[in-house]
Amino acid sequence: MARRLSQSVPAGPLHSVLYMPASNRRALEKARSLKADAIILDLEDAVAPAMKAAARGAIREALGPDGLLSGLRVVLRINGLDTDFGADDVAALTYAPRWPDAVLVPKVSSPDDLARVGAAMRRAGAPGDLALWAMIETPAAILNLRDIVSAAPETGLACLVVGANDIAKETRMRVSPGRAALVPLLSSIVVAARAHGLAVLDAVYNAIGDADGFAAECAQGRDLGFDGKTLIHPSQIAAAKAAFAPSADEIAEAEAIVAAFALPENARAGAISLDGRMVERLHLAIAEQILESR
Ligand SMILES: CC(C)(COP(=O)(O)OP(=O)(O)OC[C@H]1O[C@@H](n2cnc3c(N)ncnc32)[C@H](O)[C@@H]1OP(=O)(O)O)[C@@H](O)C(=O)NCCC(=O)NCCSC(=O)C[C@H](O)C(=O)O
Ligand SMILES: [Mg+2]
Repeated sequence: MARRLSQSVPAGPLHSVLYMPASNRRALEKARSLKADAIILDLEDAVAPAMKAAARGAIREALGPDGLLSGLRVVLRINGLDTDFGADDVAALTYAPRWPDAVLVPKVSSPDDLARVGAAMRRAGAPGDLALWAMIETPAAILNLRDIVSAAPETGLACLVVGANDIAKETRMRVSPGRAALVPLLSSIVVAARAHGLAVLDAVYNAIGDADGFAAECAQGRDLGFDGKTLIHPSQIAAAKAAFAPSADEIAEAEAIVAAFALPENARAGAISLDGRMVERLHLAIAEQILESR
């Protein structure tokens, strides 16, 4: 029976979340040295059909106690259960030495898609509280966002991940610099996630060699409210961390707000004046979020 990931694997920010094709041994070998906040081990689009079986074997090996991914936060992206590969992906986990921290379900269209994966996982021996992450990348998912996030307590949904490549394919939207066409959808996805306390990750940036474009898109994602960005190449990790982690100034300001509300004279205050501006308890909550996201 597969065992769950050790509780000692640290939780923490999701500023930089790197996809790795499970079939790419060289990538897996580098995983521990890269210091991404989490790894998405991909069995779906980055793995050719002829390589799926070998990739499942590599996952079982990599998840072992001395495996290439031991000690890392690992999310496994399976193929959809409506494909030729999804059922075998789930079955492969039955024989894995441990469960990943979460399973990422591609091309989710409704809460039922997540419920079906959860049920299949439990039949394969997964713990009842195994977290599911959902790719939001189809027009149906956008239309059904409210239902998908509302059902999170039942389905175990913990995080939404934007799939801009599939959104572009399905909608015929053109994703240009600045992502003008995509921004309304991005905002909807962030709002849906926040309404139900879920994490939410921005889409990948395909132009690996364009560091300036990537930095601009990270800044945009941060301003839209995302927790972090999904990545396709190690060269993107540092810039994503720099964009999504709070700056030194933001940390100093947050610490000042927390310290001010901790003063005995402010114990009953709803709003105080700090450095010439009004600060309310909602700003204290924001400050605490900032300090937690370091
Ligand atoms: C895009 C790549 C195929 C490019 O690979 P490569 O040509 O090998 O790049 P480099 O030569 O620049 O690589 C330099 C070294 O870095 C390692 N490397 C590269 N990518 C990764 C990675 N993702 N993780 C770990 N290590 C990586 C190389 O092995 C080189 O190492 P070394 O030999 O020591 O020098 C490749 O980057 C890649 O496969 N990226 C991930 C692709 C992927 O997973 N795609 C699926 C997710 S994207 C998506 O579909 C999102 C969503 O669904 C949507 O719809 O939008
Ligand atoms: Mg996709």
